[in-house]
Parts: sequence; C-alpha cells; structure tokens
Amino acid sequence: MRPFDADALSAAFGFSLAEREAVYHAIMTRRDVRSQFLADPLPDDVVARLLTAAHHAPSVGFMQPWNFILVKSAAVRARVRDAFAEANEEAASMFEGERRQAYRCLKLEGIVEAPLGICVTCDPTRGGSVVLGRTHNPRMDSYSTVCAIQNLWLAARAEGVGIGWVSIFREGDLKSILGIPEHIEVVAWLCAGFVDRLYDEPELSVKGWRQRLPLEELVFHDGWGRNDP
Ligand SMILES: Cc1cc2c(cc1C)N(C[C@H](O)[C@H](O)[C@H](O)COP(=O)(O)O)c1[nH]c(=O)[nH]c(=O)c1N2
Repeated sequence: MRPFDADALSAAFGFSLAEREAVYHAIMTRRDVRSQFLADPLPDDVVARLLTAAHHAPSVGFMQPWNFILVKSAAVRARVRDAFAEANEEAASMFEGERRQAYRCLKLEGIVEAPLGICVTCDPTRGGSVVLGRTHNPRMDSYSTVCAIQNLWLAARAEGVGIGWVSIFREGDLKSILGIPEHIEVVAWLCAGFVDRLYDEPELSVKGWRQRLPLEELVFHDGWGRNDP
C-alpha cells in the first residue's frame, strides 16, 4: 500500500493547509443565532454569495428543488414571529414540569431582530415525476434542500453573518403569510444578519438543555450497534 500523506493529497486537489483548516474552522464554529443580531441590513453582494453557496449544494438527480424567499419587510417578519409564538406555546405545553419551565426560558428565534428572513422551500415537482435517485425515497428532495441550507450556513459563518434556523411553526401559517402554493414544502425559516458575538458552543448546551453526544457512541462498525472496530 502507498504511504498516505494527507497534506499532499489535499494540496494535490487544490487545498492548501490553511484552506483546509479554514473549512474545518467554519464547520466547528458555525452557530445557530437567536438573540445576537444587529439591525444593519446585509449588503446585497453578501446575500448573493450566500445564495450562490446554497445553490451549489448537492441535490438528488441534480433536482435543485429549492427556492429562497427573501423577507426584508418588518411587517411580514412580525406576522411570522406571531406564527412562531402560537406554535411555541403549543410546543411548550408538550414538555412536562421543570422541563417546560426550562423550555420557556429559551429564546428560540430572532425573526424580528434579524434584518433578513430567508424562507427556504422544496418543490417536489421540480424535475418531473421520476427523478434519478429519488425513485424509492421521495424525501430525498427535502434532504437536498437541507444540504443547500447547510452550505448557506457555513458560507455565512465565513462571511461573519449569523444564521438562525427556526422550525417552530405550523407549516400552513408560513404558507399563508408568504403565499406559498400548497404543493411546496417549507423546509426552513432562516434569520440572517450581522451579529455582535457568537457562542463558542451550542447555546442549548451552554444553557444546559442538552449536551453534545460522544461521537464514538454514534459510530458503528459493520452493522448496527457494533461500537468496537
Ligand atoms: C432542522 C433544524 C431545525 C432547527 C434548528 C436546527 C436544525 C438543523 N435549530 C438550531 C439547533 O437548535 C442548533 O443547531 C443546535 O442546538 C446546535 O447548535 P449550533 O447550531 O451548533 O449552534 C433551531 N434553533 C432554535 O432556536 N429554534 C428552532 O426552531 C430551531 N430549529
């Protein structure tokens, strides 16, 4: 077997050591942002780069099922925040006792504070009725859309832009506020804006809601549940 040189390999495929580290740096320090947004609008060229990054995500059968609804209107964002508040009340009631109290103390969105909302949707009809790679699992279109969101999120980290994913909605509320057709799936509401700081660790972890799991417990070898290599 040839000796393996990770540095030479990444350099051969166009990544200097510093560039490779920059990729990991973006991954490790990306955070979900809820309450650190600044009101300054995002410049159009920054938004364009984030959307271009999203649009270069992998997608099943190259389906590119995503759309991005950019929402700057404060009035529309206020309606979206109201929709969140209603859903969040329902969500809180699903937890018991102390956990419910702890849930109520969490801030789980920055819809009004962030100057830009990006509603990311998935069109299951794009690419026709039979799509390469999606024939046995139609959810692959949603997964592709999530890949686009992750690209955007990482690019935003490198641009110094904060992103917060909000999913606590009744989907119908967002569809009605934004005029989204029935057959289109809402995948995410993203709060986007410059930030004054970022947490070093996930905010939910810092606030004691839930901790990162040990990776070695999640990796199996040659079959489900086998932790030993
Ligand atoms: C599909 C999906 C949906 C949501 C989220 C994420 C994802 C992937 N997250 C953010 C989530 O809480 C966060 O990613 C984790 O807590 C880990 O923190 P960091 O993203 O590493 O900061 C999130 N956060 C929040 O405050 N309100 C929300 O509704 C949601 N919804």
